[in-house]
Amino acid sequence: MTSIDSAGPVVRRALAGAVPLIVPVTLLAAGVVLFLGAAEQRILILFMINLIAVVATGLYVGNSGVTSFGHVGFMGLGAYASALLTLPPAVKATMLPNLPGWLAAAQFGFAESLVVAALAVGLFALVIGIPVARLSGSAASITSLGLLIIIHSVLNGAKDITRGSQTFFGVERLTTVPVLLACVAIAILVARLFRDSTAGLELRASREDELAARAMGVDVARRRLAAWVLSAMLMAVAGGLLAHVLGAFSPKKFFFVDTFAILAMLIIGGPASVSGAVIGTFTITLITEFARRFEEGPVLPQLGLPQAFGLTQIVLGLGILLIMYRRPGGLFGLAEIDDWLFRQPIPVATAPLPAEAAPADAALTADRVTKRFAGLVALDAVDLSVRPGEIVGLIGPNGSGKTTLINALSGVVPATSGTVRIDGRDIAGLPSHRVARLGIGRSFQNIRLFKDLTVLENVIVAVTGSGRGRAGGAVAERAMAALAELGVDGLAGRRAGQLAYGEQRRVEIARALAMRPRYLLLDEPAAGMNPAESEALMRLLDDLRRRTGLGLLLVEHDLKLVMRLCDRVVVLNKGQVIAAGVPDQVQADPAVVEAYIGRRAARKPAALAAAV
Ligand SMILES: Nc1ncnc2c1ncn2[C@@H]1O[C@H](COP(=O)(O)OP(=O)(O)OP(=O)(O)O)[C@@H](O)[C@H]1O
Repeated sequence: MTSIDSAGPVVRRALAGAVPLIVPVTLLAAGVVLFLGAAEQRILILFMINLIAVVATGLYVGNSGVTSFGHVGFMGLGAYASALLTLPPAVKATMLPNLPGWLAAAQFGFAESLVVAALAVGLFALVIGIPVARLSGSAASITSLGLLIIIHSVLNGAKDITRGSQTFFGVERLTTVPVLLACVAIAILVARLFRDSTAGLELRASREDELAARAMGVDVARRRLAAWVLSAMLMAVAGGLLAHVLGAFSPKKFFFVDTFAILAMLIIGGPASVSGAVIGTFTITLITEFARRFEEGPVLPQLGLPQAFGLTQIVLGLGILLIMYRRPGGLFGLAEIDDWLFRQPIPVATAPLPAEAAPADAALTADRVTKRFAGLVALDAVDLSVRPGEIVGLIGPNGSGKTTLINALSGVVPATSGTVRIDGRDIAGLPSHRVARLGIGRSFQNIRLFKDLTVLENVIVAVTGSGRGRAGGAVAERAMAALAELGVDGLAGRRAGQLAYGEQRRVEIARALAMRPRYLLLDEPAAGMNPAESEALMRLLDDLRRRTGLGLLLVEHDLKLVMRLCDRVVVLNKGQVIAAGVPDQVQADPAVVEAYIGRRAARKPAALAAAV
């Protein structure tokens, strides 16, 4: 997950977040074991198993933003696998006479059975996860629901192995409180390590904005797959532990009711937070037990009320409703307990961004690039080139195709025909994260920061996504250098969504710069800035390209700025290049004047000059 030079800070951060969660759970367990009876101990055991399952589900759901209905299926597979592995061969011979020979003869210790179950389920999740990880949003959620139903059907259908819908029994009750505590600690630590690792941060960025994460070089599908497999493995462990508590179970134990319960615990706590998973599980367990006792206990008859069947579910439902009404993001929201307990250190930029030598023939080129959206030709055989150290202005009236060209150059939309080359490499067929890694940084017309991440985290994603480093100390310093370049390093600890518009624009440019791209494509970077701010930004970009040899493609509506700053200007109109050349030449071109000001004004040659 992390390279050696950067593992230290990630492990430290994960420990700072995990230990304050593990300690209270341990104290709670010790208190129940020492001072309460068997009934409370059973509640404690089920609470801890649920806790592992909720933390495991949150590892995928919280980081990726994709709600999975399939994770309880992994739990079921883990339960059957671990139970089959610990059952003595003699019992298996009578209970499951048609079991395959190797499985009939296998007998493992409890801990080994959990490890083998986790590995087997992990492998299964890997195979299933390869297509699932390419999906996002509701498509991924519905697929996971299908997976739950398939696993349920297979468990019911594989009678020779699972006894089908009949109860699978005879499983020794080996799950103890100390074993559970160890597993809870491992689950919380793994979840925090993943969250704080490069993969976790990049996945959280994609949860906020998948397109922008890809533009930073993040391989979203790969990151999702890692979370999916890891969480499936932890679910298998939870299933194995549950099997050895219950002793007897059937496939219906691992279906909709438990899926709902686990998702409810996760959502109540705050799905994007490991601390939230712990608090959510605790809260729901508490509400459920309180309501159950109220329902079954002496209170209702004393009030002259009959026992209300289903009161527990009603109270639980109302409790969830109330919490969601008061705190829609869950009790913890996006926060982690260590955000409150410890101040996160903000590193200092140690050195400015270094310059990189470009090959002599380096260039970003579009060669007769055409883009059609159904019947609409947004780009029509467009030619354009940007060389290192050069600023090229891309102008044109609204709807002329400027953003579409930036999207085609950065691989966000594939060209219908024509060729885009980055330093000679044809990008046809490459996904946008691979194009980004070839040296293309970009900003967006509608700012696309990862709003719920901090400014520093936004920029770290660009450093790691583009392959310039992995999460940890040195990367944070590199990110700070990019922020300092734009004068926004003072905002590093703030959430990006809380910043003023102009600040967000600067952070977005810093984020693109942190990729150390060879070419930077800026789509109206000064929009929303006042004249002084936009002037300062342009001076900064000019200085940057001189110092670092960066090639800049600048889409900007302020023609005065464009004409003053750019070495060359390309003018688009209705998807076609109508003029290209040095600013003076373009400014005097009648076709440009006509496109901007209209046919009548075009008869007056000085019209555009007056306009700028
Ligand atoms: N994803 C899409 N699907 C369909 N049509 C699109 C899509 N993206 C852009 N277009 C169309 O392509 C044309 C060019 O749009 P584009 O956004 O590239 O223009 P622009 O020059 O950037 O405009 P503006 O200056 O207003 O940002 C427009 O007619 C637009 O409606």
